[in-house]
Amino acid sequence: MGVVANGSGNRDDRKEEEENRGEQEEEISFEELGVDPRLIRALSKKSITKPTPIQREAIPLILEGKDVVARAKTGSGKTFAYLLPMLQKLFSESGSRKNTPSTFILVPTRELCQQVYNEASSLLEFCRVQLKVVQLTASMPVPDMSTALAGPPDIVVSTPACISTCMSKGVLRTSNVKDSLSLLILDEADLLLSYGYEDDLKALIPHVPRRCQCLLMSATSSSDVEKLKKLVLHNPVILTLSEVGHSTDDIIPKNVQQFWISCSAHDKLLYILALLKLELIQKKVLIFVNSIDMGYRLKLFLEQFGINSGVLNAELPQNSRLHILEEFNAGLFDYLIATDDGRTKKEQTGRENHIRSRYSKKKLRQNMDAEFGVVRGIDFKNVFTVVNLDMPHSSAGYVHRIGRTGRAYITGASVSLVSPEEEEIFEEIKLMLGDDENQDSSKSIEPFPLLTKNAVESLRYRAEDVAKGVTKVAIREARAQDLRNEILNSEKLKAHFEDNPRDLGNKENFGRYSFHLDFNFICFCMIFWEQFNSQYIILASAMTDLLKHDKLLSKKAPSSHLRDVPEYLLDPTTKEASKIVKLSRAAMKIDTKRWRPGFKKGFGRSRDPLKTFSAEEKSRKGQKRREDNGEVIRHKKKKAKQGI
Ligand SMILES: Nc1ncnc2c1ncn2[C@@H]1O[C@H](COP(=O)(O)OP(=O)(O)OP(=O)(O)O)[C@@H](O)[C@H]1O
Repeated sequence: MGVVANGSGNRDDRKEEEENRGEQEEEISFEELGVDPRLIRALSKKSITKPTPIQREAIPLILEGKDVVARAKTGSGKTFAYLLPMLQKLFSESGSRKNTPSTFILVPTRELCQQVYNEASSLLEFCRVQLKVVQLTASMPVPDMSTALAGPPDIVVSTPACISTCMSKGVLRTSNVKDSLSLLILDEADLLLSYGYEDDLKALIPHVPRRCQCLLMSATSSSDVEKLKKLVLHNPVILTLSEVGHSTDDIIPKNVQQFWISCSAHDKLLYILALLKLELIQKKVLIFVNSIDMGYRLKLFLEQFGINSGVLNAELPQNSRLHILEEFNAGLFDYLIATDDGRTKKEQTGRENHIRSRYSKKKLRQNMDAEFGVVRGIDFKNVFTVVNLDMPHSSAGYVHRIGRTGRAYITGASVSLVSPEEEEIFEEIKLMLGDDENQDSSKSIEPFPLLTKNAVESLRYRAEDVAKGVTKVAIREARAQDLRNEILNSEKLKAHFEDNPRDLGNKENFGRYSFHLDFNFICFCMIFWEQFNSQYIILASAMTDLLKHDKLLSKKAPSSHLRDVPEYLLDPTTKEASKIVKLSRAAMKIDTKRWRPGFKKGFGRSRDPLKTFSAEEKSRKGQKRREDNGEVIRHKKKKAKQGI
C-alpha cells in the first residue's frame, strides 16, 4: 500500500491515481493500522484521532520489522510515525532484562532530544506502562550519563556525538550494545551529517547488530540521506508517498502560503515594522535573522514601537532556550526572533575557527552551543507566520524555516524580505519550489499582496529615526544584558527542572509547570505578604519579570507617540487590508483546527482573502475612484468643515 518506488510514467496521471488512493486511505484509522489500544487512548488525550499519511504508511511497515527510509514534509507527523510502533514493540518486550537500552533515537540537536523525549514520555505516561526513556546530551557530565544509563533505560534519546562519547568513555559498553540494540532510529536524517556527526555515526555503526531494525526519517532528500542509507540500513523500504511529493513543487506543505517582498537591505526594518504595526500578518510570528546582532537590533527597534518580542539564539543557556520555546508555544508572547544562519555546523565551525584565529579567546565571549538548532525539527505550536527578515543561505534552510508553520496541516503563511543581494538565493529557492519564469500558472511563492508603497512610506520617517538610535553599542549592551538575565534565569530553571524533569517542553505538562512555579511563588509571596506587606508588589513583579523572555532590553523607554500609528498615516487600503487579515484568520481558524483528512479539498485560493486581495490594485482603484469623485470628496470635506 502506498509504497512507491521511484518509477517513471506520466506525472499528472500518477498524481491523480495517488490522490484517489489517498482519499480512500484517509479513512484508515489507528485501529486498522494495528496500533495498540493503549497508544490510541494516549493519542486521543492529545486530540489525535486519525493518522497522517506518513503514519498510515510507516506504522505497519515498522511493526512488521522492516528497515524504513521515510521522507515526509515538515510538520507531517514523522515523530509519531516511528514513536508509536517503537513503543508498541517495546510493550511486548517489557519484562525481558537487558544490559543496555534496546532503542536509540538519534537526533541532530539538543532541542530535538528534549522534544522527542517529551513526546515519548507523555505517551508512556498516558499508557501507564513501565518503560524508561532517558535523554543524553553532550553537556552532561560523565557521572550523570552513567546514572541515566543505570537500570538500564529502554529508550535513549540522544545525539550521535553523545552516544559516541558514552562509548569511548566506557559508559556504554560496545559489547552490550551489540547484544541488546534492537531498534535504531535516525530522526532528521537529512541534517545529521551536515551537523558534523559522520564520524560519530561511523563509530557506532560497527556495534549495531545486523538484526537491529533501522529507521531513517527526514524532511528533505539529499546526498547525505543517501549516504546514511548506505551506511546504516539493510535493504530498506523507501517510502515515497503522494503527500511526501515526487517533485520539487511538493516540498512545502500546501497549507502554507508563501509570499515575498522586494526591498533594499536598508529598508528591511521599515518593512517588518509595516507588516507588524499595520497588522498585515497574523500572529504568532516567528522571525528569522542570520546573526545574533541582527536579532537584538530588531528587538530594540520594535520595542520603541511598543512591540515586545523574545529572542532565541545559540548563545543563550540551554534551560533558557527551552523555556523560551515553551513560553512561546504556550502563547505567552506573540513574536519570536530566531537566529539561524542556515549554514551547516561544519561551515560554522570553520568560520568560528577563523574568527578565533583573528581574536583572542577573551574577546570571543560568546559560547555557542554546537548542539543548538532552533529551526530544524522543532515543533513550534500555532505559528501562523514565518518571516525571513534575512534570507537563509540555502534552499534546504528555507524549507526547514518555512516548515515551522503549517504544522500538522494547520494553515500558515510565510513572508520573505528579499534584498537585491539575496536575489541569487531567492532564484535558487524558486527553482527548488518548481517556479519557472516561463510558467503562467500560479506560482508557489507570490508577491505579498497587502502592503502598499504608500503604507510603507508613511512609516519611513519614524522607522529611520528609531533605527538610527539602535546603535552598535546599544546592540552590544542589550545582547550582554540579555545573556546576563538568561544565565540568572537558567540557574533558577535548572533547579526547578532537576526536581521536575518532565515539566519542560511538554505541552500537556505546561499547565502543571506553571502551577508549580505559581504555587511556589504564591507560597513565597504569602509569607512575604505577612512580613513585608508593602514590599509584596515590588517583589512579585520583579520575580515574574525575571522569568519573562520578551521583556524590554532598551535603555531608552519606548516613546508613547510611537506606540500607535496615527489615523492620518493609515490609508483606507491599508485599513481594509488589515481587516482582511483578521477576517482571513477567523475563516482559517474554522477551517483547520487539527489535521483533517478532507483538508485539501476545502482549501482553495478562491476562499482565501489573502490570495484574492491586492492592495496595489485596491489602491489604484481607490485612487481612480477618488480622482473620478474628486469634486464630490472635496465638496463633502468643505461641508464637514463648515459643520453642515
Ligand atoms: N495524526 C495526527 N493528527 C494530528 N496532529 C498530529 C498527528 N500526528 C502528529 N501531529 C502533530 O503534528 C505536529 C508536527 O508533528 P512532527 O513534529 O512529528 O512533524 P515532523 O514531520 O517531524 O516535522 P519536521 O520535519 O519539521 O520535524 C506535532 O504538533 C504533532 O503533535
